[in-house]
Amino acid sequence: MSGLVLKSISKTFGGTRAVDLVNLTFGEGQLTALLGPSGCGKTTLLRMVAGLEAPSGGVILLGDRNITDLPAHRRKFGMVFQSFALFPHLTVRDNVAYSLHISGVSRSEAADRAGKLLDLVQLSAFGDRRIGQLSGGQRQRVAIARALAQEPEVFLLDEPMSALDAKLREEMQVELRLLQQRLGITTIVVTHDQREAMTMADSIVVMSNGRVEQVGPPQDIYHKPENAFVADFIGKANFFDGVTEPGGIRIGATHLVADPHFVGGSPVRVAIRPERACLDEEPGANRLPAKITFVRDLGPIREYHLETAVGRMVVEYAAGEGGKIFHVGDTTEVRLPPDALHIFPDPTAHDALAMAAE
Ligand SMILES: Nc1ncnc2c1ncn2[C@@H]1O[C@H](COP(=O)(O)OP(=O)(O)OP(=O)(O)O)[C@@H](O)[C@H]1O
Repeated sequence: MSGLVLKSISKTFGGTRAVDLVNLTFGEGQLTALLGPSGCGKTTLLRMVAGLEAPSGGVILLGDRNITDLPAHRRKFGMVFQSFALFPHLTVRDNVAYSLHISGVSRSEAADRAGKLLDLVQLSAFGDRRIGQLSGGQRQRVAIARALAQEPEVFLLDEPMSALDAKLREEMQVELRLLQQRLGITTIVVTHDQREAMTMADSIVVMSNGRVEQVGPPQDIYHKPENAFVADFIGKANFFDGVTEPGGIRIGATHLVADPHFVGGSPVRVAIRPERACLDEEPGANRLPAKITFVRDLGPIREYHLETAVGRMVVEYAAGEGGKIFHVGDTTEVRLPPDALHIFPDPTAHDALAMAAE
């Protein structure tokens, strides 16, 4: 096998276009996260990869094999669902061995392989327990071991952490990632949790409205968002609407020095991450008067809410950094370094122009 490729994959339910002409390559041995808001088509895409849903159009290739019409049970893909879907009346060991029995593996070999898988997910001491006697994290590990029992070519997980509490979820994200790396298995994880995607993935696919908005390593998705949707969905950002002009952007009466790469007079949306805006004394372009309206101390992060001539914004500092401490009502200056400004064509202005042209 070498990688899994989707070519122009679509899915329509009645009048709803759930997945719209998606082209993607899932690298061999890589973990890819499908990330996006509720209803964007992540689960439908995963179900088509699994063979549980037939595409309305397009092709799915595994290496050089066309598997578009191959039924799910012949794909040799392992799946873990949100609910884990374990058999409550069976022991942990029998849950893992079950799929081996039904695929014709002898009882003793199935028990042997189940034992090794329970070792792998650190549950050897729990083999004789029933599912009802396990914690959420332990159940998830059983579901993972069971999915891996068939030695799948591709491992698919749909919101695998959503039944776990926040602390356990973070631990399991790290464990799952380490296990996936150890096994080197091509893996796709559906999630709506960006921290989960950033913790585990080699590559993140950001989706909205059935389409792919951006694909890339987590750091690129965060630091080099390709459009306003990605900048908004991943991490936090301050947004301002403006118009390009020589040397930068005009926002209301304020000129910001920037390199917008668009012709003059184009409506644009400007984004800056809260940690890239500075409340400091350093000289530089784009210093604007600012008034502190709210301060939030979140422990590791201190957050200042400001009013400025270009609009309201939030600035963040890691605890212990950022020099001077400000309070509500203080006036100061905020600096927006030109290289920290992300500039996108304004999507709403685009829609308005398109409507005007119709
Ligand atoms: N069997 C179905 N019949 C009709 N519409 C469906 C069906 N399955 C999904 N849809 C619709 O397709 C769109 C995409 O749904 P999907 O479950 O793939 O989204 P999602 O990104 O996984 O959402 P969530 O994070 O809420 O699970 C939604 O508008 C949904 O209502």
